[in-house]
Amino acid sequence: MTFCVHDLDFSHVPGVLGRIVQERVQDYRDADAALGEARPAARRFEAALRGPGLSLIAEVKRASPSQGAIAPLDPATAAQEYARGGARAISCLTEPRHFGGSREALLEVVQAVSLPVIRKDFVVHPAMLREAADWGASAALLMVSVLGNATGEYFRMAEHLGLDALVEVHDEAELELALEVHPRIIGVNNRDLKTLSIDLGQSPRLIRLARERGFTGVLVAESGYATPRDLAGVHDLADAVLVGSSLAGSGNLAQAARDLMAR
Ligand SMILES: O=P(O)(O)OC[C@@H](O)[C@@H](O)c1c[nH]c2ccccc12
Repeated sequence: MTFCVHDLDFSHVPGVLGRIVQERVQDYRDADAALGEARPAARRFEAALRGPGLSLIAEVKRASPSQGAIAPLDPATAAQEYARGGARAISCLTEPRHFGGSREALLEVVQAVSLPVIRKDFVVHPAMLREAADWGASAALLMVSVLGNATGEYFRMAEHLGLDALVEVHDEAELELALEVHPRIIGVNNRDLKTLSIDLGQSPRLIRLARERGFTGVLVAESGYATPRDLAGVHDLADAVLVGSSLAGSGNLAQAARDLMAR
């Protein structure tokens, strides 16, 4: 099987997101795009999000463009704390400049917990997916705001590697594009990555729309959740919620995870 999307032009991506994407394009400019043999799909990440109730994906996030330094987390310890606090999956940033992530962080998290782990990065090259699989991640993030019409090709590459893909959207147009790909998991990001502003109404709205369009896969509400009240709009609607900053900066990750998910 051949995939040939590795020389995409990402210069259209605006704002903060666009800058980060350009950096990642440079980082992987000379990387090998070959994926190798097909690998079997374990679907562990997807299975972990299927309930019962609202599943928590807790994120190992040391910094972000909107907040700067969040906390100097030890990735392995943080992941174990999240697991103790009831998280069903771990998200680990690997973007180094703005989110304090690394390959090492992902490897340590995969070693430290038995939960499935998603590689959280700005995927702009097939090698980033091959790495995710090689490093032991169960899933990778695919952003429609970055990949546009190439989202389908990247989704098929993730499948080839046995990875679950979290296909992320932020508005109606991106959701329509995502639905054409027929992914198994769609995430709605409440944060507009061009301006970094949060609107907690975005996830409930687009999740309802996805269901109306007949999407039967897993739906994830992402970003900006800090209190149980913030989750009122997505309980009984989303399958899972992705939370980083509020947990990572709490000082007691297990307790913060339990408190947040309490109804
Ligand atoms: O820290 P928060 O607001 O809880 O958000 C977590 C997660 O949703 C966020 O880190 C995120 C969602 N999509 C992304 C894409 C790239 C980088 C980061 C993200």
